[in-house]
Amino acid sequence: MHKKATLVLENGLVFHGKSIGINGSIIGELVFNTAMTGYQEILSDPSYLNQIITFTFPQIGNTGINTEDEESYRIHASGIIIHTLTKKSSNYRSQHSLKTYLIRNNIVGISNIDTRQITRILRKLGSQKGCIFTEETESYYSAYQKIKSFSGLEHKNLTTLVSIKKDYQFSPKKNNDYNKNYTQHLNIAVYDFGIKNNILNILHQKKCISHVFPPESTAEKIINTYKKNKKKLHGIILSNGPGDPRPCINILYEIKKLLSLHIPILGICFGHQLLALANGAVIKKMKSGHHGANHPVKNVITNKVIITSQNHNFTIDINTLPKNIIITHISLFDTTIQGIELVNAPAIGFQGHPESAPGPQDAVYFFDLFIHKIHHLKKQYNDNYN
Ligand SMILES: NC(=O)CC[C@H](N)C(=O)O
Repeated sequence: MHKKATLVLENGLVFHGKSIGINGSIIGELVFNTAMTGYQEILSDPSYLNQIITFTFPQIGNTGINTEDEESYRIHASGIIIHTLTKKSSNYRSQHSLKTYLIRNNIVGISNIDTRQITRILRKLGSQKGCIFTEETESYYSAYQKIKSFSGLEHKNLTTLVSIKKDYQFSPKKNNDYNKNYTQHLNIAVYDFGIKNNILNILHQKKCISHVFPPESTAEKIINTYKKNKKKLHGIILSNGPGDPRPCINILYEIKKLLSLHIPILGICFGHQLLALANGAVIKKMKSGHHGANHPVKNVITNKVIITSQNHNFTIDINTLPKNIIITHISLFDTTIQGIELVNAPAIGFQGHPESAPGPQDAVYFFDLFIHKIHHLKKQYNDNYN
């Protein structure tokens, strides 16, 4: 028997449903995600820290959970709101159910909610703070007080809460041919602001050896790590991550130093926002953000449209774009900026998720554009590999 659960929103609305996770009470900022599959990758994406995810797909849990699809070591979302929890999951890769996964990760969740209504509220009013609580763990009044005292996502640097503490060289779990056949590999320094595993997997597939660094790593620390090992640093990834990029003053300082060294940079989502900020752009919070796996994005140079995976609440303010930033891609949902390129440095950024986990793989080519920039520079300087 499922226990009762209650959802209280910032606007005072109350919804009653069933508990699908642990007993308890959580607060977070509500967002809606329209992906039809991939709930495991979404829940384990560290960028969802402090957010409660409303899944618009009516039945969640169909394909169960497996260890391979984890995008990080745990669920990072605060809570989950769904319409129907599948009674029995069915997939040859499934190892356990969504309910077991939520309980193992200490997550509070609620089902039997009209997620269409929640989505309409979020679309109309913008993101809402909310509280989910089970049975008697909270009263409406105390839930409401908690919501009022929750400061939300704005003006918070959350990177250190989800990232690694010490740098390491990545080696993929599944692949034991690591590095063996790569006569011409690229050495990539990856800033971990809350990175998704698939970014590192794709870099590996593209013959990159990734050294992953915590967010507080200085440009000197990164350069010296390569110098010490007598290796050339070919490029830098600025990863995805939770929270607001604007208060990340120290990180921005280091990015500026790296840009001045003309090392190719690819900024992904949070990293794309940091890249823009480091170049004088303004970042603002969106009304209800982009969260899904079917967002059309147009390359404004070639007019080609790709279908992309998205998860962000902040965006570059198009009205205050500095002259050295070119817009390369826009969202066809709301014309917000999706892709940028710098004119004075070999750097590009993508607001969506090129690693596509979950989602269509149309945007994976951003990794190729980045690698192309590296090769272009190498040619220019007649550089050797390694
Ligand atoms: N996925 C991400 O990297 C999210 C970036 C940022 N935290 C935002 O919400 O906009």
